[in-house]
Amino acid sequence: MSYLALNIDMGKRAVLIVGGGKVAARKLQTLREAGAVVRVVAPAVLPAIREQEASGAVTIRSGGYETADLDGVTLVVAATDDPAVNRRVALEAGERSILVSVADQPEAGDCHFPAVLRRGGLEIAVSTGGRCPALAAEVRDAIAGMIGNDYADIVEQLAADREKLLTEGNGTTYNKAILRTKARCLIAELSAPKDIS
Ligand SMILES: C[C@@]1(CC(=O)O)c2cc3[nH]c(cc4nc(cc5[nH]c(cc(n2)[C@H]1CCC(=O)O)[C@@](C)(CC(=O)O)[C@@H]5CCC(=O)O)C(CC(=O)O)=C4CCC(=O)O)c(CCC(=O)O)c3CC(=O)O
Ligand SMILES: NC(=O)C1=CN([C@@H]2O[C@H](COP(=O)(O)OP(=O)(O)OC[C@H]3O[C@@H](n4cnc5c(N)ncnc54)[C@H](O)[C@@H]3O)[C@@H](O)[C@H]2O)C=CC1
Repeated sequence: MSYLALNIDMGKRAVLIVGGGKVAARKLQTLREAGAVVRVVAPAVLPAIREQEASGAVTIRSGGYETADLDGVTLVVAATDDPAVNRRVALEAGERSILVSVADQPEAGDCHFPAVLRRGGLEIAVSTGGRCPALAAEVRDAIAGMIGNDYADIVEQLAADREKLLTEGNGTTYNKAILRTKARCLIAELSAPKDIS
């Protein structure tokens, strides 16, 4: 079985993070970048998390996980250092059809976080399906050396071209040929040796 790679608009959706340590802080960062409204519940929370309460996009409840913390959430991340608590979160989320990602027992959950590279509107997500997250991060970093910031400009340029083509009402076959060719040329230009004379 392979996982579904799907980009979800999390804007305004409620997400619960159970735990307030290093892993929770990393997932919080990712979720906030995606616009999610995040609740954190933990007896002890790192300052890096606490500081974000002022933004209004993060609320924190100090204390141990309770079932009612799941009320109204779309996704829950179980990231405590207590495997029994993480298992309970996974079980109770599953019973309520809430998506759950479990930091220490990925197989107990139903989704996980890839390593992500962004260049403006371009996003590259790398996953090993939980087999070796360190490899996912290394592959992402290797790709970062090949895909520079110029790609952000390419996205903007091609998006503008595409908008024009769509407005003109050209057919999909025509648009595909134009845009694929132009994308290929712009990529080739980036990798062509620069004339420095
Ligand atoms: C299944 C998954 C669930 C999830 O968390 O979503 C998961 C699970 C686990 N990670 C563990 C450990 C480490 N995780 C990292 C790093 C990252 N982990 C991420 C994702 C995922 N980690 C999901 C699968 C993604 C995939 O496979 O593609 C990344 C890509 C994205 C992110 O976290 O946002 C992020 C890159 C950070 C970046 O951007 O640089 C490193 C390396 C490092 O920190 O440099 C280590 C130490 C080395 C090692 O152990 O491999 C452990 C063992 C814990 C223990 O030892 O107790 C488990 C539990 C288990 O495997 O059972
Ligand atoms: N998925 C991933 O990317 C990674 C996962 N891990 C695993 O993630 C887990 C957490 O790691 P760290 O953040 O480094 O741990 P940590 O020790 O920094 O933080 C643990 C947090 O869990 C909280 N907690 C404990 N009991 C709780 C309860 N009943 N309810 C709510 N919160 C509770 C603590 O107060 C603390 O904030 C560990 O099991 C670790 O093995 C570790 C590295 C990477």
